[in-house]
Order: sequence, then C-alpha cells, then structure tokens
Amino acid sequence: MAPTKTILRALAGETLDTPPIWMMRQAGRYLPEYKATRAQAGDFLSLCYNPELAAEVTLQPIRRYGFDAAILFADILLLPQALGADLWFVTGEGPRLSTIQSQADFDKLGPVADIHETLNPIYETVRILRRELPSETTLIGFAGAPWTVATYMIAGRGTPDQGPAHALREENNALFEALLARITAGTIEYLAAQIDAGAEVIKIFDSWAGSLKGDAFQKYALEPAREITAALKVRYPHIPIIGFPREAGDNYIGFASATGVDCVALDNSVSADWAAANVQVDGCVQGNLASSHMVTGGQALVDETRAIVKAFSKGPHIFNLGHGITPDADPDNVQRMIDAVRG
Ligand SMILES: Cc1c2[nH]c(c1CCC(=O)O)Cc1[nH]c(c(CCC(=O)O)c1C)Cc1[nH]c(c(CCC(=O)O)c1C)Cc1[nH]c(c(C)c1CCC(=O)O)C2
Repeated sequence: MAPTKTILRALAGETLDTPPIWMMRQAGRYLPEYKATRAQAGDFLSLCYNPELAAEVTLQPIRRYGFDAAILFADILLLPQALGADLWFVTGEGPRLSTIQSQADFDKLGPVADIHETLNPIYETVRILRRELPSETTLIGFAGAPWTVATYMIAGRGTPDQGPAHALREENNALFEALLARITAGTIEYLAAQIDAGAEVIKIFDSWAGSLKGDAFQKYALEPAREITAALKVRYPHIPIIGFPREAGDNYIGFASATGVDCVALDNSVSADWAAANVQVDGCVQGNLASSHMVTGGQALVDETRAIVKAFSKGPHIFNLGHGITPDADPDNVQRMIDAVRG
C-alpha cells in the first residue's frame, strides 16, 4: 500500500508540491516548555529515561508548530551507556563518558544482548508516542553512527577534531575495529527494538563523518551505515532509513546507493543547488538550512528557506536544518521558516 504520511511519501521517492518539514533538536532548550519539563525531570538523562516526560517533550514542538515528523527524545550516547560505559552530563559543557583506550577498558563492556535492560524505557517512550501523536505525524527513531559514537567512547567527551579516536584507529586498529563492531551490532539491535515499539523511520546520525577522509570514510562511515541498513532491511524492508554523514562533502555523492539508505540528510556546508545536482539525483534528500538563521531571522531566513525549497523542488525532499537548532534560537523564527516552506 502506498504511504499517506507526507514524510513517508517523500522517502518513497515522491516529489511533493510542498516538502514535509521537521527540525533536528526540535525538542530542546530554545523552547520554554522543554526547559520546564527538563527541570521537572531533574536533569537531561533522567528526562531521557522517563517515558512519560520524554514523550511529553517530543510532543511539544508538534503541538506548537505541527511539524510533519516527531523525533524520539533520547540521545546517541544512551547506547554506550547500555553497553556498559559510564555516562554523565556536565551542565553547560556536555557529555562525559568513561574512556576506552586499552583492551582492558574494552573488556569491561557488556554484551549486546544486555542493552535492552537499560534501554527499555526508551522503547516505552516510542510506544506512548505512537498512541499520542496525531495520525498524520511520522515518528522517527534514531541512533548515532558507530564512528560518531566511538569518538565519544574513546575520548570520553566531545572533541573538536576527534583526535583521540583517530589516534586509536592508527595506533591500535584491531581494538578500534572491535569497538566499532560492538557498537554496530548494538546499534542494529537498538534500532530493531525501536521499530518493534513503533518507530516508522530510522535516522543514523554520523555527526563526525566529515573528519574521516578517503579510504577511512569508506571503511568507518560508509561501511557501518551499509551494514546497519542491510541488517534492518532484512528484518524490516518497509522501514525507510535516513543517513546523515555530516560534513561528508564530496562523499555525499553516491552515499545512498552505496549504503542502501532511502534518504541522505545534508548539512549546510554544501549548497542546495550542488546537492540537487549531485545527491538528489539518487533519491530523497533532507536539509539544509543553516541553523544560525533560527537565531538571526529576518528576510535572509525567508529568502534562504525559499531558495532551498526551490533548489530541491524537482525531486523528493524533506525540509530540515543542516544541524540541530541551538538554545539561543528564537521560537518565532521557527514559525517563520515553516511559513516560508508551506506558504
Ligand atoms: C553528537 C550527538 C549527541 N546527541 C545527538 C547527536 C547527533 C546529532 C548532532 O550532531 O547534534 C543526537 C540527539 N540528541 C538529542 C536528540 C533528540 C531528538 C531531537 O530533538 O533531535 C538527538 C537526535 C537530544 C539532546 N541531547 C543533548 C541535549 C541538550 C541537553 C539539555 O537539555 O541540557 C538534547 C536536547 C545533549 C547532548 N548530546 C550530545 C551532545 C554532544 C550533547 C551536549 C551538547 C548540547 O548540550 O547541545 C551527543
């Protein structure tokens, strides 16, 4: 049966008159109602693991703006935690994890089969959302791509250049590849459980793919995405997958056909005209307004939004930002963007 929800139609390859729209980090600190619920939960991780409150913050931007999709409220770093890493968030700074530098560190991780013990509340959030979302709204589940997740597990925190992960990749490649294989296997099971609970689309976030060049991009960004996609397509052939190899540049070309993903999400370092000619030729694309427009607003926001819609108008397109909306964004600018897309 042909899909009826707009995002599913675009993902099936249909060119729509008005592109469907959602926004990375649409549930977040730029919204006063998010901050209120987060305060009620206590802290960020408690919010992620509280199904009622996580569902509530997922629904907030749907109520306020009527986006075409909701993205499950969780974090890519919950999987490392479920695999046995320590995880905590330092307010104003970001995530911290126990580091993986040696075989002994790696040996402390648990088996993939055990992840659901930790992640069960996330699946419960998905079940609540499938009950409570409007019938026209698509529910997106997600995970981090193995390379991006590994960069945090190796360094124990976010790093500007992913230096510690590149160093391990060069100095102890066997350990690096064992870690990537564990994350890949865990990601497949995590995403399968999200689909079993009701996720209708899956997105794989490879936020640091851009720091992998040449052969390393093929081995550690493209190949894991292909492996996860292939494993999920065997079990769930009807579930579309969005790949986001952020800042891949020329490596966006051919990424969909090489990995089997149904859609490539684009960051704003590539122009929409270039991406229409080089990436959208292979199928659906998502993106790619610079999230800074959500802070600065004005006519530039409207003009740039319209230019992106026009550039991608001859093929399947899902409108989105090039990266997550930032806490200093003005909620009114989000409405201006939506009006410019739909108007
Ligand atoms: C690298 C990465 C992470 N998390 C994620 C990525 C990949 C996408 C990207 O590149 O942004 C993905 C993510 N994180 C979050 C979601 C929820 C869904 C959504 O609304 O998009 C998703 C899809 C919630 C979150 N994840 C985080 C917040 C902010 C936490 C808070 O409320 O204090 C939210 C709403 C925290 C987080 N989580 C992570 C970092 C580095 C941080 C700290 C930086 C920051 O504070 O923005 C890891």
